[in-house]
Amino acid sequence: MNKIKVIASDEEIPELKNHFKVIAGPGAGKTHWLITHIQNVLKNANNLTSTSKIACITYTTVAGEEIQKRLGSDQSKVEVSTIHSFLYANIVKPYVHLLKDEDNNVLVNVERLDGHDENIATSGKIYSWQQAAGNSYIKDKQKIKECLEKLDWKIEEDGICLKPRKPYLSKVGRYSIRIDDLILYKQLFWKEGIIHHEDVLYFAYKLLEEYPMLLDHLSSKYPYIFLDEFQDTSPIQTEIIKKMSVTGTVIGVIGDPAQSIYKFQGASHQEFISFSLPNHITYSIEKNRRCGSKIIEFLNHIRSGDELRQKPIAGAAETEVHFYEYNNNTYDHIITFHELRSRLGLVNDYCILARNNDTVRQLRNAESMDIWSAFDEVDSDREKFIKRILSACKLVRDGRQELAVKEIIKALKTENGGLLKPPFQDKQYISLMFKRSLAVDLIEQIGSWKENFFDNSLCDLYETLYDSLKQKNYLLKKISRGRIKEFADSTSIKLLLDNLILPEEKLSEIRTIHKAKGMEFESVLLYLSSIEDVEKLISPDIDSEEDDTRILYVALSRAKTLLCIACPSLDANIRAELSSIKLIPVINMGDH
Ligand SMILES: Nc1ncnc2c1ncn2[C@@H]1O[C@H](COP(=O)(O)OP(=O)(O)OP(=O)(O)O)[C@@H](O)[C@H]1O
Repeated sequence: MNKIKVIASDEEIPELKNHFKVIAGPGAGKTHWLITHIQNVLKNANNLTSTSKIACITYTTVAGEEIQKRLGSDQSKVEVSTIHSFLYANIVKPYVHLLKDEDNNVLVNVERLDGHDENIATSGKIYSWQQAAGNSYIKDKQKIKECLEKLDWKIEEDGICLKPRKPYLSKVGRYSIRIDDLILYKQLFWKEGIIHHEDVLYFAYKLLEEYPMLLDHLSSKYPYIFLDEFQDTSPIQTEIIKKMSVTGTVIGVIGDPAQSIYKFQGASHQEFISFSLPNHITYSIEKNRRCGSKIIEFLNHIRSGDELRQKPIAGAAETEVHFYEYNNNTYDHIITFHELRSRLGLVNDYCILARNNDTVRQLRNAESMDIWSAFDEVDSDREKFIKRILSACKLVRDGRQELAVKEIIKALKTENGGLLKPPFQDKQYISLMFKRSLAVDLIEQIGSWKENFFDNSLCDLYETLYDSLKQKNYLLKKISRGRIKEFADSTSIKLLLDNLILPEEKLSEIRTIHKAKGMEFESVLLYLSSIEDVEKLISPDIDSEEDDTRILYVALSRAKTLLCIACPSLDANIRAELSSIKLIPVINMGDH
């Protein structure tokens, strides 16, 4: 094995002609390094001509746009795209007409070819395919659909072939779908000029195999190709990249094997570990610029068994990693998390992460059954009024004054004749113009609320608003007794504010781990729905063939300052084990 050179995330590497592999953990600043390296090549390489470019391959279009933006004026010499777009534009679109079927017919209807698209197995497509395959005796269309919509190209010993994503998908009742018939399904689309995302890789691979001179053309156009997030690359992509290296392109890959989480799409973390080219140099970046030092210590425990040991940067936050157990009420744990954030004075962005879509849905539902629903049940008019006021407060904090004014205008609800609705007292008229000026005054006041004001109760907030409105000759109904009084006394403004989700934030705060890849948040709550996942934190296997530990690792490494783990009920042994890996139990406010 070749030696690994440690580099810094803003360091230029001098060996421009060597293939390289950069191994860097979460928060290492991989994108930053990649941009520095591209600029370095643009400045110093002598084999870039007026007709050649650097290819920079990113995993998502969004990541590509970010790199393009940061490259600024250099972007005209760099082709930033996903591997699919790169291969489509350079190989598939211009040359796919060269590929023929067994009867020497063109494989794809190029006149109608326009980008790549999903292959939806409509009943018409299933019918045509069954006719072509001669298997109309298979009646369960739903099962057939499931199989046809989950087909992958795989590299096997005897070449590239089309297979169902999971072997069981080809079993339909007592029948089996013949693997050789699957291509007939693809051909139905190709005849219409529709090629699937994954077909792009297949066609590119086939074309480069059958017409090797295309590789020379590709390499002279792109003397350098750099691939970000290479841990999630599929074997076909790796093969294509290796082919390009033979014809002279310098290949640079960057990624983190411990964050390889796309096995279901054919990626394998082993692929990145064993990726090697003649005379390639391996670098590693050890710093983690994102996470606090205790989080990094915990992350290093999770990736023990792997060579990379991350180091914090000077001045990194030192917040402990926390855990707590939730009962059946999923909302309770969200409250515990927010209470912890507020105890630690963390007011910036947060994210709640779960393994799968079902859990995310369950958590989102729980969140809508939150403190606001309880408020609504007790007093719906006041709930609507306060929600608008606090939404305006959030908007003011985000510097979106004009939207905040609009929220307040909505809080001052009137009937047709201009009479204010509850919680205002009856028979008070307000003109449209005055509504706006009152809203502007209130916004000014809201903007002056200090952080400690939010520790007060809802009752105090209501009183404050009562007084300000009274000065303008508008009267709210007083809160004096009953359930609303009890609720308003016992609920903090902070709790309401923390649980207030503006419409545009709604989907963003609770998400699957896969959707949080590459992102970072001040606070992260990882919601574990099984004891097995808790056990994976205690005895992690980062090198496992399955992605489970790595998926948890990706979630844990999104946190900058606060990392918190919500677990199902644990027994004393597991609790002790969590303590032994330095996880700190959260003591509920109510338990003090
Ligand atoms: N050279 C640098 N100087 C200062 N800050 C940096 C530098 N490189 C990265 N950062 C900051 O460090 C943080 C982590 O960087 P980034 O998100 O690029 O990490 P990453 O390696 O892509 O991590 P991940 O694998 O988790 O996606 C970001 O907040 C980024 O702005």
